[in-house]
Amino acid sequence: PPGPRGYPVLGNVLELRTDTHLALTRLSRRYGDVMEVRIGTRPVLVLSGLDTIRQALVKQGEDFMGRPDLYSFRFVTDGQSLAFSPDSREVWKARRKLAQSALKSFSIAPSPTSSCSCLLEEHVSKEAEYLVTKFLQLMEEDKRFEPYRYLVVSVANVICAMCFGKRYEHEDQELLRLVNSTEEFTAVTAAGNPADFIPLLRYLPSRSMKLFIDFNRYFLSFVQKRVKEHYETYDENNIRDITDSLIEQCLDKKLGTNTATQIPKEKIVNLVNDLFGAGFDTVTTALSWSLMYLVTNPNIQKKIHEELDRTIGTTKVTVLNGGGLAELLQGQGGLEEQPDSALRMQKNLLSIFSLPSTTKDTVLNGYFIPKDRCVFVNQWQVNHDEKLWKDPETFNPERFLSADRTKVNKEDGEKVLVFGLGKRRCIGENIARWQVFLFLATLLQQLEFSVCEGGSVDMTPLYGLSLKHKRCEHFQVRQRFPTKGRS
Ligand code: HEM
Repeated sequence: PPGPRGYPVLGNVLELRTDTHLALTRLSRRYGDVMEVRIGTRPVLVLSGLDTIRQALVKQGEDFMGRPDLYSFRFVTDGQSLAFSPDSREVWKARRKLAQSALKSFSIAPSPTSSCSCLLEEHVSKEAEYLVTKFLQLMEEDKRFEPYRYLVVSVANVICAMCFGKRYEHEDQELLRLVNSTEEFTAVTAAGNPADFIPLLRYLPSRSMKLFIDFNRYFLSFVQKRVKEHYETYDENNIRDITDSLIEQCLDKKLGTNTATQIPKEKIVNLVNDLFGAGFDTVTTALSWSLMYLVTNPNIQKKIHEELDRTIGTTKVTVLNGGGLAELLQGQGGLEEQPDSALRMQKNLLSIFSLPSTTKDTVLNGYFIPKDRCVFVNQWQVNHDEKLWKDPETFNPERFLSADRTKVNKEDGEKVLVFGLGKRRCIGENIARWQVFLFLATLLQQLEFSVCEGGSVDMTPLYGLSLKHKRCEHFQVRQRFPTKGRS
């Protein structure tokens, strides 16, 4: 494939060093949807354009279902991660299936409380109500607040409840240390981290790499502790959460006699680590961006309030009520399709690349691609492609609605790339969608968000595995109606 000439040892690293997604988008305009760059001495295939990406990840999915063996990935879950390890064969397949089924059971299972229709709804409702109370309390005390630090604990609590059957206090130091250092993780695992491609850099002292390794160790030890507690209290007649369900699978050897697909005891912790790790930073980032968009676009917030008032009113937000909302949520294709949530406003500020590798020699759009080629799939480019989107930079949630505003424009939703595509597509997609919907709908039903006088909001995305924003200390809320008496 064509691509820019680079320097002998550095390759194209200098031009890709910052805001890699933007640099690659610019280059793809010149070299096309299938392009090759070099980072250090390593060639990297860069895919852009929705059709080309669909061709590779869906139509030729088997060829593009690997993961590159990157240096930084070796430190995630002790190199045994479902998401980051280079394995794409039987063991990965069996574990992915297991993780998917455990996630599903502990989100759609009926809730023991009659007021919620499923476990996920119960966990999110509890946390969202907590946030409403907390934000109002912060307003009384300080007249302003920074929402991210509360959102992240609440979202982490949802996945903790599913994985460990446990909710943490918002002041819990162990959890706070974990959720507040994810920046180190996303910075190093971002596409184009030079230490992944230039071996010499691994031997030079690097503060970010050290923080990254420490973070992964701490994360794993946090999960290990919970898994150990579960083994000690495990009761086959009372499967409490995802960890128990994975222990059950492991003890029963339900996966058959093929040893490749059996899950050894010590690997349970890796699977839980993956689900827990993937499950809170992404969703928090989505929610947090949504609030940023809402305060900078009060007219859109007003429309969402009106829609919520018309459809849900003051009744409790659930996965079933919502009148037209729930109906519209069925069969959605992209996050933005949730007409009631602010998510449709974002065009992939969340995950900018997916990072597969080729599993065999293959041909894409007429170009030969060898086995084990590291691939950057530029999701950001698709979500900002002028050929696909009118005014791609404009924040316009209504672009995802049909002309009469009663239905979701499914075709446009399917053009959004957020969760990857094909064999490696995110396994938490449905859970993430529902979480974001339930959190936002509950918050917006009761609160109006704004920025305090003289306060500012910096929407500049910070490059990493997902694009984050600088935290904003100037949030305010106003209660829309008293919660007492809500049916
Ligand atoms: C808004 C939230 C989320 C976003 C934007 C997101 C995005 C992604 C992306 C882009 C991938 C890589 C796909 C590829 O390589 O083609 C991925 C993989 C993955 N996600 Fe998510 N995700 C989200 C939430 C979640 C949640 C809630 C969970 C689980 C609780 C989860 C679990 C995973 C796992 C385990 C993988 C690895 C799959 C594999 O390699 O086989 N994600 N996600």
